[in-house]
Amino acid sequence: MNGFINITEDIFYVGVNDRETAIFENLWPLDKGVSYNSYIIRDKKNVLVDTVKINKFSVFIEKIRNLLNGEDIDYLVINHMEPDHSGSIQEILEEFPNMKIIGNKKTFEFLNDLYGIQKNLYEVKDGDEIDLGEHKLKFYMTPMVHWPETMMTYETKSKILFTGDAFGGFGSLDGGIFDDEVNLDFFEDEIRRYYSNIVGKYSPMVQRALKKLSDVDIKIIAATHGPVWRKHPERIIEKYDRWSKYESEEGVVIIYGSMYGNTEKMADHLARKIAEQGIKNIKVINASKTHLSHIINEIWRFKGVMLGSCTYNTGLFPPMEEIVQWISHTGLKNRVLGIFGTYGWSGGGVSTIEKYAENFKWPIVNESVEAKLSAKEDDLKKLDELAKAMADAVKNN
Ligand SMILES: Cc1cc2nc3c(=O)[nH]c(=O)nc-3n(C[C@H](O)[C@H](O)[C@H](O)COP(=O)(O)O)c2cc1C
Repeated sequence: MNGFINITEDIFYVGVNDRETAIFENLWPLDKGVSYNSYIIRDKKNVLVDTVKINKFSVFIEKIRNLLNGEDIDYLVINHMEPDHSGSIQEILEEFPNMKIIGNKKTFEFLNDLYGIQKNLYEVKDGDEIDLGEHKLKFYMTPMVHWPETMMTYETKSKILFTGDAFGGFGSLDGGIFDDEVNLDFFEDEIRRYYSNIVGKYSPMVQRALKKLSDVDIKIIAATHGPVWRKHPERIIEKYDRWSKYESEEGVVIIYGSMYGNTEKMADHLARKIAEQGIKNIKVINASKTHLSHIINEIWRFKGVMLGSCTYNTGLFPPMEEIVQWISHTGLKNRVLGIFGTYGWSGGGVSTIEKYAENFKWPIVNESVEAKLSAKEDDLKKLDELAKAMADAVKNN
């Protein structure tokens, strides 16, 4: 995907793929890469919407040069200042020194803090409009989706909403860039992973932004990562609405930490018993081998969450500690919880999960099951009850 791509007759995709960076924000695995999306509107005034991470600048600028064929860029719109989008601003400014930078007050504060740029600024406020000739841009402030300066830009002729990171996801754009050209199952999963890992903590602000945009006639959603939604923009808006309302699918994710397999056996027993109750979506995840990023994605997806840990040095098995801390921090609501685990002498695994769970404020479906070293007949009976209670709780979703 080397050239620019038409979105409309005069609006173009000039984004790039990054298949080199292994972990996004030095935190989240990029198993299938990521795209940094950027767009150009050609009119009496040419506009560039967002830039790309600096490691891909040479590919980016080649596309822009090919498209503009010597013409200038008059405006750069910065919807979001995170360096995977703002990283090329200085270099773009060197190439187009007359360009004015459009952003809000907070954008310019960050622009100065990160790059020392103080000139050529064009400040916009909520609802402001700029005429480009045939096209008009309207700006919507959407603070804390997921940084304080985040805003969205609506182009009124083609009714495109440039949304910044909102509605974006992991995964490079391998040929297809539009929702009707790509495998949507893959991208929806990666968009949920992006949402739950990065944006989810700010769900109330996402809800506020969605309400603000509810009267806007949106034909195309163009985010800074992932596909451009031209066929069914309503589909991704609906998903975002559900995720940010903490809605879930019927299903259970069972996450366990186990050194010698006894806690794992309890997880498998629970999974079988839940399946016998007719629940089809069940995922059993080994916390030691699965990155937190993917675990968060499953927790955001399913109604039922079961956490199991062996006891390790009087407390939780370390990979489980990371998970319960994350749940405490994120504010995710409307889940139901089950707890299980093992111990050898004084215990500490199950009781530590229970302590964290006080912060989650999720209903606990039945009493925790804690087995001494390995689950025996009595423990298995208790696990059966726990499984039944969990299945019942997720069925009433
Ligand atoms: C390194 C290590 C530390 C442990 N620390 C404790 C502990 O502090 N308190 C306790 O009750 N059991 C402790 N245990 C016992 C385990 O919790 C117990 O063996 C449990 O059955 C392990 O479950 P698993 O087979 O799922 O790994 C420890 C075991 C190991 C190997």
